[in-house]
Amino acid sequence: ESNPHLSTPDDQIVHIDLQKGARTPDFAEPMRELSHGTLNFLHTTDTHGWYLGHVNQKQYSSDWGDFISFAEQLKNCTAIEGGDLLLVDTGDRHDGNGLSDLTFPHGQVSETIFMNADYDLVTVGNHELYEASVSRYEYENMVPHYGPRYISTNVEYLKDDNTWTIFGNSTHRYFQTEINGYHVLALSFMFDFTGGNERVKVTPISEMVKKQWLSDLLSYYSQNKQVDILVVFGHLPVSHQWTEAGLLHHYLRTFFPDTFIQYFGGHSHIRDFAMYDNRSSALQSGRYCETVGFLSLSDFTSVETADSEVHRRYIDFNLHSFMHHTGKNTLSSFETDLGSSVSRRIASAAREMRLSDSWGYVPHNFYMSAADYYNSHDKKSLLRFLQDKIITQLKPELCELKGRQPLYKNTHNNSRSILINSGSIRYDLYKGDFTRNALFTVSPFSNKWKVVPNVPKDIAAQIQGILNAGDYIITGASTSRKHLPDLLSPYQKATNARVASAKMLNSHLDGGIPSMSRDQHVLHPIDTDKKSLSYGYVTHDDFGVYGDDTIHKELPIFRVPNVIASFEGGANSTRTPYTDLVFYDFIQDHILWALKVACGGNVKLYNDLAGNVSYYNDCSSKYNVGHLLKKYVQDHWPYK
Ligand SMILES: Nc1ccn([C@@H]2O[C@H](COP(=O)(O)O)[C@@H](O)[C@H]2O)c(=O)n1
Repeated sequence: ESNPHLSTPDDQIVHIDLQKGARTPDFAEPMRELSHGTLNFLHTTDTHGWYLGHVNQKQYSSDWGDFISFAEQLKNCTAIEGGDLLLVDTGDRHDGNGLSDLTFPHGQVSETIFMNADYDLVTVGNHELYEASVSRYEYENMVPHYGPRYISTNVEYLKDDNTWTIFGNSTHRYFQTEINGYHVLALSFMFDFTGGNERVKVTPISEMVKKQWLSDLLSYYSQNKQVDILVVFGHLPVSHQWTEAGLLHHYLRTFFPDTFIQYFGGHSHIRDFAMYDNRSSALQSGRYCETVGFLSLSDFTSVETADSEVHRRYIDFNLHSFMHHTGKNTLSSFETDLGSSVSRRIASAAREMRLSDSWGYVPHNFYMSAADYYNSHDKKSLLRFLQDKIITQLKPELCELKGRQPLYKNTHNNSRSILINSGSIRYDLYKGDFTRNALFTVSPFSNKWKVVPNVPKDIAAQIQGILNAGDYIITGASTSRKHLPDLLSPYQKATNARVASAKMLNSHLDGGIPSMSRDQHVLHPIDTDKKSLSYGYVTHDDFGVYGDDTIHKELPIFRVPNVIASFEGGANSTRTPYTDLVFYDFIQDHILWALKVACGGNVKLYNDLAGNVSYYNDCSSKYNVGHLLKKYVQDHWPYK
């Protein structure tokens, strides 16, 4: 059903509340409905500071103020039908957007925007743990703001008095819902994250299950208290492949054999839904304010009654979805006072940070995994574009080390190969204005550049191949590589796993899509013409393929390499037979490992090369991938 008051793209009523330059969603897009239960949840995760919305993508163009209005309105709708609505967030609230990353510490402004949302359960993600300044800000501001609603079961924080405390108000929350009085016991677990700063500590789930205090706590609640539902939320993927989730579920079932367990996850940035047994389900709600997850339950409190009813929806983050699901067809009836004041607050923060300043116009979309890096003719491959046109602009320069280290000079006319981990690339580059914000959305990391000079060409030519050769490289089968950081982001790993499983299924099923879902048994209510659909999420999960609220055409997906590498100057006969190997310092250990493999038994050669590593360019705020992109846009795609 389309919205009569908002059906034209130029409708001023809509424009006033979207952020500067934001595109109006398509109010005619076909939609699947929400089905309310007696206990309902809205879930966000991995927002990474995208509270401004995606201004040049109409599908995700709502801002955080619209989300707040949506949550308030939906709470009213579910209440009218006698249902509770709980709001849950599972962490990673900065790194990846100008709004969060232009302040010190990251999140100083964006967190105050996030905090307007009335969450019932909030926890910490790994991006709250990288920098000590960010962890302190989170612990001192977000934790007291949410009080008993901010919990963590396996993350700790080192206070100024040198004592460790839980990163949150408590290890758990026990409470009753407002309308139906359900007794909820909530716990929160993060994945086994080892890259935190000195003030934080994550105890892996494999260790948590041996802790006496946790087993005492669970025994106490299971034996002495009414627990209608266990809600386990945290920065941990819900996928069956993620072994920590299975271990945790197995452990919790020893205390609560029949209680319904509802999980909410995050970290791998995907939409996902899993059933671990017939009295549990798990929802993961994407990333970057593209998705709000909705989950409803009915008949879940007693094992004796008929099967519990579980329903999930992945809601696109735009006004069409938000207004449709709350039955509103004018903006004035949809927006709440709080929602619209938060939208205004975001607009003024964005103005102050000059986030919409722009340097040129991107002519078409570039995709990370929806285009094929391995096809040199695929002009839409972001990774190939970055490899061939962007990182090649790098020049040696010293900032912090200026005067303390000689600037690297290619005196012998060596060729050059530059490598970056594709995990450092976080988002597609969309057609439209290239704004200050895009500097952070494509690649937010302030990594520096290093060089191994004078690598024999035949050795240098092997490095990318070695690093891209197989998963063993990133999962660390050899003991010396166990604690190396991943070259791929968790999202890219999930993408590659999907590509691999699709290939496997295709080989078994002769190209057919498997019919494995419960959704297959539900008659699809909307007769859709594929040609008129827009591209977007078509999620495959344990319930099938009809979980997304908006009916989209699926974008293709392609395998993402661990590293991309430029190569300049190989053919010129005046050059030396040596290559300068330049790379992000984040992947130095990988590069040295690959170099060792390429040198084979020539230990002396490896030692000589590894002994010569130095900084090539330490000006991260001028020369990271985001800034190199800006330079390219200024030179090649300026406004006419
Ligand atoms: N300085 C950094 C830090 C991280 N990365 C990449 O991000 C991945 C971590 O993903 P999260 O979703 O947990 O943030 C990591 O594996 C690296 O690939 C980076 O490139 N530079």
